[in-house]
Amino acid sequence: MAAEISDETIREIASHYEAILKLLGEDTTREGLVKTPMRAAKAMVYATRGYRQDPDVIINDAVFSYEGSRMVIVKDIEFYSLCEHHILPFFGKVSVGYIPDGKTIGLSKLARLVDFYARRLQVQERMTAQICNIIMEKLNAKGVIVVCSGEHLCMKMRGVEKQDSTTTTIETAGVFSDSSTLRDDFFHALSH
Ligand SMILES: Nc1nc2c(ncn2[C@@H]2O[C@H](COP(=O)(O)OP(=O)(O)OP(=O)(O)O)[C@@H](O)[C@H]2O)c(=O)[nH]1
Ligand SMILES: [Zn+2]
Repeated sequence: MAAEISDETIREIASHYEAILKLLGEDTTREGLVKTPMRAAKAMVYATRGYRQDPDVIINDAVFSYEGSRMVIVKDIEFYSLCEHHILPFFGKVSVGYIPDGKTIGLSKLARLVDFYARRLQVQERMTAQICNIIMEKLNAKGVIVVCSGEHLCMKMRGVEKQDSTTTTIETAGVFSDSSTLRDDFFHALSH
């Protein structure tokens, strides 16, 4: 976990944004831009706040004993992240399924764990795997499956400029890695 960002560091980040704007030929003294470096610095700190969070604090002991062994699915958790290659947004939805083994977790905590890994510089594949791994680790579940669908602005507003492409990444752990029937059940449930 990274250290909290001080006001001094935010001012330093802002000074770098100001330098970039000047290098782009902008007049940083004009009315609309005077506060922009500071706004941009705060926005970037917010967009990367996952670095400074602790998953155990996020989970807040909301892991409960549970005897059931049926699949639990939370579908369409929206996320906003930044691609680590261009520092441009990618965003979309994550759906999580797990099969409990004596423990269940507060549903909101699954969404908070998605944000924990989204709010940083990422690639979609790694984010999907990290979400899967932490749920497996914290719940000691029989199995976890995570499917992520994302739109990458670096593929839309620049570069290859493909407006309709979406990227899907899937990660499995435990019984979901071994059983195509369980994976089919998960995807069947998502389609409803
Ligand atoms: N696998 C993966 N690739 C990503 C992700 N986000 C962005 N990329 C890709 O990262 C690659 C970086 O390629 P480079 O050739 O180094 O960079 P570039 O010249 O800006 O590439 P173009 O985007 O093709 O213009 C691009 O193909 C992006 O589409 C991601 O989450 N996962
Ligand atoms: Zn990119």
